[in-house]
Amino acid sequence: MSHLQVTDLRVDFGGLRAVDGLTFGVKKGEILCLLGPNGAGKSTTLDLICGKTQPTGGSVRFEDVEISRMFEFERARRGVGRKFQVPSVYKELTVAENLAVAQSRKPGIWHALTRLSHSGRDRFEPILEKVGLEKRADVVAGNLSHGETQWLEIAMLIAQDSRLILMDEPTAGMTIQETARTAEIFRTLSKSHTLIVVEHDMSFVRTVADRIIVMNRGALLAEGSITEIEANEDVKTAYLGH
Ligand SMILES: Nc1ncnc2c1ncn2[C@@H]1O[C@H](COP(=O)(O)OP(=O)(O)OP(=O)(O)O)[C@@H](O)[C@H]1O
Repeated sequence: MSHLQVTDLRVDFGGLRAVDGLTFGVKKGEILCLLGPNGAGKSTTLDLICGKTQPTGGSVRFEDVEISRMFEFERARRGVGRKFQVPSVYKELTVAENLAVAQSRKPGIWHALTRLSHSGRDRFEPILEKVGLEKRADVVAGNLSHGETQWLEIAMLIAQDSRLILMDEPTAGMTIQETARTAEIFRTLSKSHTLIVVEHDMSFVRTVADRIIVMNRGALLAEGSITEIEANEDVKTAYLGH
């Protein structure tokens, strides 16, 4: 059974159908990479899954519940997490404090911080290990490197119990070393989480993807392994713009 099932998903922006009858499933623990030329509808697809954009039609089922008409915050509470390109960490707070804020179900960051006793901090150890930040718990987030900031944001999604994590170009702006480390983190993460990743860096996609979906003009163009996708004539044509 699919962890997430998207069926005949559509959205119109005025006269433009940005996503057009998209159907695909993602299994639990799978890393699905979403590829396609500029304007193909990849980011909009993530928006439709997390609820940032409401669909014109079609279905999104997560853990066997229809979520496509829910608000974004309701989907987040149900375990759909979205990492945006611009990180939303609190720069003045430490790594551990950021996780406390993310984990807190009550509104307001001060409530979360007053509960952050030293022993309370230990509960974040397994999460920080997942993203390789276990030695950085007390570092102020503003002092983290670009890569570490991205990993902290992933840790925050884990802390708020996201089980499906959607990411838009997670390696953008990273060094080669940070990109390689991110690939390792994703492989570890996929033991417990399902990932959908929009990414242009093909060597990264080759390292992490269990399966690939290629979109073109809002629709699904091809689906398969990296070898299948690279040999696909329709994909080559779409990228060359013929
Ligand atoms: N809120 C919006 N209102 C109107 N048009 C939009 C909106 N969001 C996206 N679009 C349009 O929908 C189409 C798909 O955009 P989208 O950003 O999903 O593509 P993409 O595949 O992520 O492209 P890129 O690789 O360049 O980020 C584009 O033509 C874009 O201009």
